[in-house]
Amino acid sequence: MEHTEQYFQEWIDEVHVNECSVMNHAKDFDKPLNKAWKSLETLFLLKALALVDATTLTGDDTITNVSSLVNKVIIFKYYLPEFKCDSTKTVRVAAICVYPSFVKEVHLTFQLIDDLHFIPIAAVAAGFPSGLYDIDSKIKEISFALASGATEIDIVISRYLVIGHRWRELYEEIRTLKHTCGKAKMKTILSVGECGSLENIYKASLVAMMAGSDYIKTSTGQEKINATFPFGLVMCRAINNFYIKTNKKVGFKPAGGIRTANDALKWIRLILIELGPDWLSLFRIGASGVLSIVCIVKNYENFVSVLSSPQHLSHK
Ligand SMILES: O=C[C@H](O)COP(=O)(O)O
Repeated sequence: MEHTEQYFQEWIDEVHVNECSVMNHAKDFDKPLNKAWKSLETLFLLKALALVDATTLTGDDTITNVSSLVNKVIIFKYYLPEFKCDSTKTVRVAAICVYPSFVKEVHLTFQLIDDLHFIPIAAVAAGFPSGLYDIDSKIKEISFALASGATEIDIVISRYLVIGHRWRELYEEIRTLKHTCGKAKMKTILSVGECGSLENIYKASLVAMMAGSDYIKTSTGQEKINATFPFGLVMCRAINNFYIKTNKKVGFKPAGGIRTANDALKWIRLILIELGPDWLSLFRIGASGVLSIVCIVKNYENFVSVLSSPQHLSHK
């Protein structure tokens, strides 16, 4: 961290983003997947499913719909091993992501089921989705989520610090929250649709990484603009820059509006091109509700027969 302290301002000051160039380059990532991808789609689709943080984060969440999400995670665990491509391997989502109030319930359910107790439980915190709460409140919220059984925390930042270029204060805020998270993985949501410019997004990404974030995440899913390829490209470039400077690999989580298999695979393609295959172990896809995950699977022919067989329909 001393390294970061020494170079903090220098690293921020040297950032210059050419918006036109980013917008042009980002178009490439929205292009249809080519034949090489099609031939590997089953493999990548299974990978995509295993990268999803299955999420429900709406104001009308109840124990019932959170339990329903948990049950869908269980279903995936039990029918995916039946895929002909590998009859023994279990494929599960990367984590389940809920509001702090529901962590205890999910934790208790997972404890009762042998194969599920190792699935990470992520809680959004720090005043999700606006981030407009004082630091003491944010600390309490994280502590409550951890005490309830959360093993990962998705914090949101105070966007006014980014818009006002108050980088040092942003750093201190994230550092404090990282300290509160202890050993739990911390994903820092930048809410990029509210950061004002691509340059701000790059700088906020750097600050979040300098402050110790394990992942940087695009959005809460509740901003007007959420995960887009220009935002993703800038964040990946910042991650790569940070790696070159510090030798530390920070993860990336696009979230917000990712609904289909194609969406998920295009984000995987961006990671492979911009950061390389090693980064897939540090990559998550935030998708709300199980419907998004079902869409990811359902969009592909190979999977439709599995999903539409009567024994699987009875689970839905
Ligand atoms: O953290 C994940 C986001 O809430 C997911 O956004 P979404 O609801 O658009 O899938």
